[in-house]
This record gives sequence, C-alpha cells and structure tokens, in this order.
Amino acid sequence: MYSSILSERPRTLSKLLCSFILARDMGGGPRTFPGGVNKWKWKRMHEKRARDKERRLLEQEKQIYQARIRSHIRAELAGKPDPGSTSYGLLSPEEHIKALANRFKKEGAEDLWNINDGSLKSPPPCFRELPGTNRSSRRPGSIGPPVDLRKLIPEGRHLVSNNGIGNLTDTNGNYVQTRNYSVRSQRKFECYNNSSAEDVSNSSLKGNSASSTIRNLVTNPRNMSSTSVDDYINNKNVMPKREQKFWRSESESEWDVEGEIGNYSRGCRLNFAGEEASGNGEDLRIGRDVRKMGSSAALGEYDVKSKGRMLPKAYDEVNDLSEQVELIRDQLSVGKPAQNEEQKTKGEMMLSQRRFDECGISPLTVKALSLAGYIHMSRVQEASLSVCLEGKDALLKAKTGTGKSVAFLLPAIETVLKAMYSNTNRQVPPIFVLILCPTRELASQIAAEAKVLLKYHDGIGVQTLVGGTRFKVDQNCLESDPSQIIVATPGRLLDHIENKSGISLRLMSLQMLVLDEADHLLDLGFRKDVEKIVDCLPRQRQSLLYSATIPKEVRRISQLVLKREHTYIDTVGFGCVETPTKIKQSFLIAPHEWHFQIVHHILKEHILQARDYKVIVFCVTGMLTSFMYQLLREMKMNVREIHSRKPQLYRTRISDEFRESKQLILVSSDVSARGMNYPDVTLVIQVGIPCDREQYIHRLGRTGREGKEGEGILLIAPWEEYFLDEIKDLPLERFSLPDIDPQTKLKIEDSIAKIGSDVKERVYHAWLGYYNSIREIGRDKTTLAQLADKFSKSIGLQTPPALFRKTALKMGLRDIPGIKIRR
Ligand SMILES: Nc1ncnc2c1ncn2[C@@H]1O[C@H](COP(=O)(O)OP(=O)(O)OP(=O)(O)O)[C@@H](O)[C@H]1O
Repeated sequence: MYSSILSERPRTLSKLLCSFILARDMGGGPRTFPGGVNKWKWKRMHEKRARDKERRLLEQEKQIYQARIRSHIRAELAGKPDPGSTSYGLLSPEEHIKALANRFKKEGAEDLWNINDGSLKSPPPCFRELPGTNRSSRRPGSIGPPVDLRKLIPEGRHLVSNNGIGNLTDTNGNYVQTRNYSVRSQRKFECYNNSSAEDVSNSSLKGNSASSTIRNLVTNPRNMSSTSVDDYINNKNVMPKREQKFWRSESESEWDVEGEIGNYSRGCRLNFAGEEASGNGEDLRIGRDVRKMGSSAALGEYDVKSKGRMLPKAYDEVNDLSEQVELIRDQLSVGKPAQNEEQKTKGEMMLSQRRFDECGISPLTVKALSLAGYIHMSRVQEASLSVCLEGKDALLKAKTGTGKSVAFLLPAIETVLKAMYSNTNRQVPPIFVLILCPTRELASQIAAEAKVLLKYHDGIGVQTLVGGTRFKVDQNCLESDPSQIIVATPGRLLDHIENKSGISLRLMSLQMLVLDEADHLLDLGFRKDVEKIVDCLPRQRQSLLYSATIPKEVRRISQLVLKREHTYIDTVGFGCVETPTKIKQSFLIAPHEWHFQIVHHILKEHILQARDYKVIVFCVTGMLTSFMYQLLREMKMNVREIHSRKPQLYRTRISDEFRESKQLILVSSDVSARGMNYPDVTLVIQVGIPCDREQYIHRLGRTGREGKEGEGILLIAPWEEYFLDEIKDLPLERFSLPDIDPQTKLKIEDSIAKIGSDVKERVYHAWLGYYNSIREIGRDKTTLAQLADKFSKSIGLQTPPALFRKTALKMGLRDIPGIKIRR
C-alpha cells in the first residue's frame, strides 16, 4: 500500500517521458516542478520567497532582543529568577546582556551595520554634536567608531526615570539622547545604550560602559519601571527615525560575493558535500569557500580595498573602544575569579557527573549506551538534554569532540518513541526526525551512531540520503524499508523532495529537525537548499541547531529554522578559547616552494615521536590534496587521500580504514574538516589558510577529541599571514623553520617532477579558484595572478597554465596580467 502512495507516478505518458529524459540527462532522477513552471522560474520563485522570509525573520530578531532585555528587567522587578537561566552553563541574563554589549560595542561590530540604520555617510546630527568627538579628524563620509557613553553624558547631568510617565529624561526634563552610533547596526541596541545611560547616573560605576551599566540596571531595577523600559525602547522620539530597510546595500562587497555565489553556490555545495559528480567543480570552488562576510582580518600589504567602513586612524586614537571593552571585561570579572576558574577546569573535562540512567530517557537507550561504554553524560549532553526533552528549540555551541552527536540523537530517539505511541493510524510511513549535515561521510557517521543507540529499539530505523549513491537505490530503500529517522545531506534530500518521490508527504509528520554543523548549513553555499527544505516541513516541530562555532551572522539568521523563543546553549563560555585546551597549536610561515618539504619533515619527525601516529593533512582543494598524496606516496609514506573528486565508494572505504587504523596519514580536502570522528588523531596539519576562522577550528578539532591531547600545525605562505589576525585569540605558537636535509630536498624535487603536468595544471586551476573566492585575496586580481605564478613554480610548473576563456570570465580574471587564456 505504501509503495503505491509513495511513488506518486506522473499521471500522463508525456510527463513520464519528460521525467525519464530529465533523469537520463541529469543523472539524478526525474525533475518536475509543480504548476508546469520551468526549473529556473521555480528556483527564482523559491529564492524570492526565501529572501522575503529572511527579511521578516531579521525584523523579528530585532524584536527578540528588545523583548529579551524587557523580560530580564521585568523578571528582576518581579523578583523572579529569569526563566531563561539554567544551571547548565548557559548565559545568564546578565551575561547575555554583557555579551550583547560587548558584541555591539566592540570594534569589528561594524559588519553588523545594515542600511536600515541609515547611511554611513551622514551620521545623525546628535552624533556630530557629541562631546569628545573630534570632527576634524573624521574622514568625510565615514562613520565614527563606537562612542564611550561616559562622553555622552556631560558632568553633572543626571538621568532620571520619569516614574509613571514612562520616559527617561535628564534633569532638565528632556528626552535623553544618548546614542551609540558606533554600533552602526541594528536599532535593537538603542534601548540598550539608552538604558545604560540611565544607569550611568544611578550606579556607582559612573563612567562605565554599556555592559556594566545594563548589569546594574538589571540588578537595580528600581531605577526604571518596566513601563518606562518598554516605552523607552519603543519611543520613536528618543531615537531619530531613519529609513528602515534590511540587509546590506548591493554595493557592499558582501553582495558582490553573494552574486558570485549565486552563480556558483550549487556547484560549490556539490563539491564540498560531494552531492553530485563534479567536473571541475571543486577546482573552482568559488561559492562554498567564500570567506565569511564581515571578517575583520586585514591583508597587510595586499589589502588594497579602501572601504568607507574602515575606521579613520586619528579618530581611533580618540575613542579606542577595544581598550574600554577590555577594561569593562576586567571589571566585570573582578569578584568572580572562582567562577572563571571553575569554568576553565570544567571546560577541560568532557564528562559530567550525571549518568544517562538519571536523565529520564528510555531504559532501552540507556542499555545501548552502556553497551557502547557511555555511562556518564558529557557536559554538552547534560547541558542540552533537559532543554531538548522539553521540546524546546535550541541553538547549541560546544567545542569539537565533546559528544554533540549523542546530544541530539538522544532527544531524537525520545521524539520518535513518543510520536510512535501517540498516533499509530497513519496513511504513509512517517518521518519523525530529520537530521541534516553537510557531508556524506558525516551523514554515515551519524547514522551509524544512531544505530548503536537504537540497538534495542526494534521497529525504529535510520536511513541516510546522500549524494554519490544511486537515486533509485535511495528510492527503493525509502519504499521498502521506511525509517522514522532520516540523516541527509541537503542536496540529495532536496532532489527527493523536488522529484516527488513521496518523501514530502512523509515529512508532514516531522517532529524534529536537527542541523548538525548548523553554521555551515546556514552558510551561503547551503542556505538556499536548507531554506527550501525547511519550507517543506511542518511548522509545528522542534528544531535543534548544533555546532562548535556559531558566528554572529549565523545567530542572526538561525531563526530561519528556529522558533523565536529558542534556547541558546553555549558550553564554550563567553570569551573562552573556542578550541580544546589540550591541543597544542602552532604555525609556520614559509614560501610555497618550501611547503612540501616542510610537510614531509614534520611528518617524519612526528612519526619518530608518536609510535601510533595518525595524522590528517588538510589541503585547500581536492586537486592539491591529490598532488600532496602522490608526493608523499612517492616519498614512501603510509598515506591515503580523501576528497570529493573520488568516487563515493572509495571515500567510504578510506574513511572506514582511517577510522580503524593507526600509523596512517590521511591527506584530505575539507570533506573531513567537520564532524568526522576519527579516534586518536595525533596531529592535524593545515597547509594554506582555511576558508575562515571557523574552518580552522573544525579542522583542528579532528585531533584532541574527548578531552584527549592533540597537536595542530598551520603552515602558511608569508602573504597568508593576515589570517593569523582572525585567530589571534587562539593559543598558537610560532615555530621556526626546520632545517631540511639537502638530500631530502632533492628527493622531493624528484618526486614532484614525476607527477604529470596535466595534474599540475589542474592543481594550479583549483588553487586559483580557491584563493579567488577568498575575499581578501580575490578582490585584487593582479596580486592574485602574481601569487598564483609563485605557486605554480612550487608545484614544478615552468609557466602558469592557461585558463579557459569562460572560466577566466567567471572568475573575473580576463585581461589580468599574468593570466593566460586558452586559445
Ligand atoms: N557520554 C559519553 N561518554 C563517552 N564518550 C562519549 C560520550 N558522548 C560522546 N562520546 C564520544 O565522544 C566522541 C566525540 O563525539 P562527537 O563526534 O559527537 O563530537 P562532536 O562534539 O560532534 O564533535 P564535532 O564538533 O567535531 O562534530 C565520540 O567518539 C563519541 O563516541
């Protein structure tokens, strides 16, 4: 019965024929679109819908922050504990407000600016009038840096709450217009800064920052009535009304890049996730690896872009906010050393005291956990389980290798159990839980882990839907053995949805959606697919977003998936190091032509030191991965390769082999960067800069898992040094360059010479594509061409190979000196 419902066959012969032709041409099954619209129209329609939705959600997010502040103040007034606080290391309201203040007051917060907040070119008049600002030092057309609230309040000026009336006034009865335009950002923080101003007058911390003052406001609620807070937040008189739009202007480089991604996103997503066989896709992985927007890293001498948003130096000197923020942080941490110490030591321990049999999950799951050797919960599991079991939406951040997979699998299983017993009369076999993740290997890993936990649950199944396998096989599986839990990569799932394989109907029963590596899935390369999938899911569901890194952009857009009143669980801790403390991190800076020799040297040394060595060498592209693999193999090392240019069967075999083995080196592209749990990796080497800070953290996190020790080395060229700025808060040590024995040097040169020139050409093309996609580098094409020239020599090419005209055009490299075009 199920199979007939699931298949949803096209009714007419012509539809059938059409589907067949499409399936043959695209290799991924029939693609038909409802209403007879063509693919592009369908795509555009969805994109527009997604854009509208995003705009709406951004508006909602602004309101949420305002509401959050209001509710904290109200809770304090009522003398009740804040409902959002738990004992699981979540941010307390106070910490949350502090975090928000820091986030928006901090230098670098300029990327939170959006055009709704007014033009950068003309700061509002009140800003120009601010005491302590040096007008003459400001560059015309630029917005000033954050302003110290102390400077906004002249000596002797006291802000009082106009009780009952509900607005804040100064001693003269005027509205207080303390504004922090430094925020250059959302209006949501206006209330914040205004509250701060009020508190400045009332607190003994006179002259302190927004964060301290808000803290005091919360702790001294008598200073402001709840109505006054509301009114104050909403009062249009308090802040000047400016044009309301959302998102950045198209002239911003962010959109330039997104435009590029628009063209390449699918290819890139496919390449990264390996969703489809990709031709030259990965070589030119432009979209997926595009750098995070709003990065504050500078490219030193390569930074040629002069942006209006750069802070004028002279003005910086007048108002160096970073120092103030540090000061505030120090002040706030005074009196809480015990807590900080406790937090630090806790961070190093993976397991908590709590046992799985105490947390109210099914005894059959507990039995399976015990069999797998899991008795105590990890800290992240302890922190999240109760929230998830209550059915709340959650966004969770926890360091790599701390047990996030089990943390979402346990509530997922409970959800299935509950749903199975609540309603047994269904027309189609339901899917209760959908887990999305970015790569095929990760999907298989999660499914395998789920099967371990489901060992004693007869009747609950898990199925993976990932690219690289035959579509028809997936379909047969979906029909013959329908599972309640689906683990999928977005591309393949979307293919099933669009092909009407019946999965949409089954997804109508969905109770829980999980996004593992959520920040990556909401990144530009995947976001559109994820949005389309989410559009097909019931609104009444629980959503869980997990990752080791949650950049602020992701928090902002997480509500594409999450409910407004979701819980944010951060087990890393605000201001704490985001990488596991037991990983020794270092970096080396050397010209490209030395990289292969250095990698070989590091590996040799490591093998001598660690008997059971297990190393991952990350390269920036699949082609470079292949090149490095061939080279190390020539050098007689025990090495394997994995990247999206390899067939899926091969990838699975290598992944399994590496998981089980010791004394093995895996050369990998970013397909192994996230989520892969290879036990006991002793060293991670990253050759070349990762696409962003987050990727650095995830790649590094393949070692030092479960609280074990590990080592990470980043090897970069001198011109890539700017990236260190992005990870300057992480504990990296600089290594001096090793002495390479001349004989080894010769051997390596010989080995490079043995690699075919066609391979080298493709390595060059891929390299160019990767770095062209990195904003800081890709925007100066002439320099990029020069760097690529140097790189080509390092891989043994005499001259840089030519590009196809079309490729050069797409990459913006036509007519660039040093770039050859194929005739
Ligand atoms: N409660 C537990 N007790 C013991 N080991 C555990 C427990 N929970 C998870 N683990 C183990 O910890 C390891 C890391 O888990 P997992 O892969 O889920 O980490 P993660 O936080 O998802 O990492 P990443 O951020 O890299 O994806 C796995 O080997 C897993 O088996």
